[in-house]
Amino acid sequence: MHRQFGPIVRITPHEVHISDPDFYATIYGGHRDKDPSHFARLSLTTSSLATIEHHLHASRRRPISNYFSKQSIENMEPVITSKIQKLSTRLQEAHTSGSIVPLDAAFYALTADIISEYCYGLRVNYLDDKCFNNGLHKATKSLSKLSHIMHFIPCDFLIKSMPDWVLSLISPSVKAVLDAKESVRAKSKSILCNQKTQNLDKRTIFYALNEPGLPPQQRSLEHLVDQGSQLMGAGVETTGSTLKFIMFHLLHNKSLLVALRNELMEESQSTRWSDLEKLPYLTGVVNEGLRLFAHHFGRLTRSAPFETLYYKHWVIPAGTLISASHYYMHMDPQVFPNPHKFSPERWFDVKENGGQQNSRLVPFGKGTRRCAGQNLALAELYLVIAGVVRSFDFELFETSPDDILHYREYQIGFPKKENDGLKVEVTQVFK
Ligand code: HEM
Repeated sequence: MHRQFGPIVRITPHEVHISDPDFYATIYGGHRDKDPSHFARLSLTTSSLATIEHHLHASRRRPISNYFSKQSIENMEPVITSKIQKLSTRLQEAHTSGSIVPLDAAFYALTADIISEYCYGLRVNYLDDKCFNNGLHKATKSLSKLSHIMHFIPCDFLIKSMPDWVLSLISPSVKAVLDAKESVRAKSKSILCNQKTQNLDKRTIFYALNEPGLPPQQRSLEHLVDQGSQLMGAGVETTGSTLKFIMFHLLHNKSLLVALRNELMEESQSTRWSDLEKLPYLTGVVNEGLRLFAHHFGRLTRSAPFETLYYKHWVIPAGTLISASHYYMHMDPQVFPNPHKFSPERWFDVKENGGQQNSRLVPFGKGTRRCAGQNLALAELYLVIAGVVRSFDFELFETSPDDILHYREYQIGFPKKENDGLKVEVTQVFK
């Protein structure tokens, strides 16, 4: 439609879509509300992600932002490192026994173990499971598969009022989502019933969400469940999939893996995120993973409720829904020549180009609604990729690009057919 009609298209009676990277910051900056149909879609009504109105969002978001600040994430690095250590032990065992590893399931187990321990002090130990089975990943995948239906049919109220056995009959995937939410509810309830705020473990999200300065409605059970469930949902699939995608590319084109390993062996022995971030090749690898894979497929619709926006000679009245897909930002051939290629080197000359690539890389969104878990995600990507590539060599096992690359969209991307994901043989362990 953009090719036919130009950079601004009215894609629904109520929404315009603008494909112009220079206008992206205007759409997502400033005081912006969300599309009210998010309420129906998410079934997490009081979470910051589903909050429509800007000011209410700001007050719900504040405690989470502090909790996921760069400083807080650097302080919790030992949690991430201990899970990477556990993953390494499993990979060493697979090398000894010669068994095939479902590496993507291992990454989802790792991200689920990290977010559960960081937010709740819970050791769910999915990394200990023989096949890395993981209820949180199953629930997130199920929820996204329902996203198109829930966009048009606000079924949150219906779902909440149905008995569990009816739900299991209608849709096992809805049941998986509710089970995950129920475990967050049970934990939230026990905390609210049994502990005073001053006794809460200061490292968990409950402490952040129970700050005495917060309005009472923000310290209700419902709110704790919605905020907690969104973190558990958002913290597993996104980073796990990006890790899967990056590792696939490194193994599909092993010259990339060798270049990265050389940098990791020769330039730095550090295992700190703050040091790893300075490595150019590793940064190129992470950025390419985020650029090519981690772009949100939904439109992330916004509106400026009290402000008229102007795009070229078009006037966009206050309250109009407006969106811009990340895909166009990340695939612009002017900024990213040969955009489909996974090319870490394209990030080497960012400074000479005036940082243009950086300003076009928006996997976490922009503005006040951008990803709250960005620092956690980046720390995980740097630490896991460095840890795994330094210590192991792999060969792909019966895994083709079709098994990994996005083909279908349910808010997040899915491959062409359901498949067993990224399978690898561990061929070497480096001491
Ligand atoms: C590669 C990994 C990740 C990507 C690409 C990603 C991307 C995004 C994007 C694009 C949004 C904005 C959604 C919107 O505008 O409606 C978002 C929101 C959010 N993300 Fe992430 N995310 C990632 C990892 C994480 C992690 C690890 C967490 C940890 C808890 C997390 C927590 C959240 C939360 C809580 C929000 C809602 C923020 C708000 O509305 O205030 N994300 N994420």
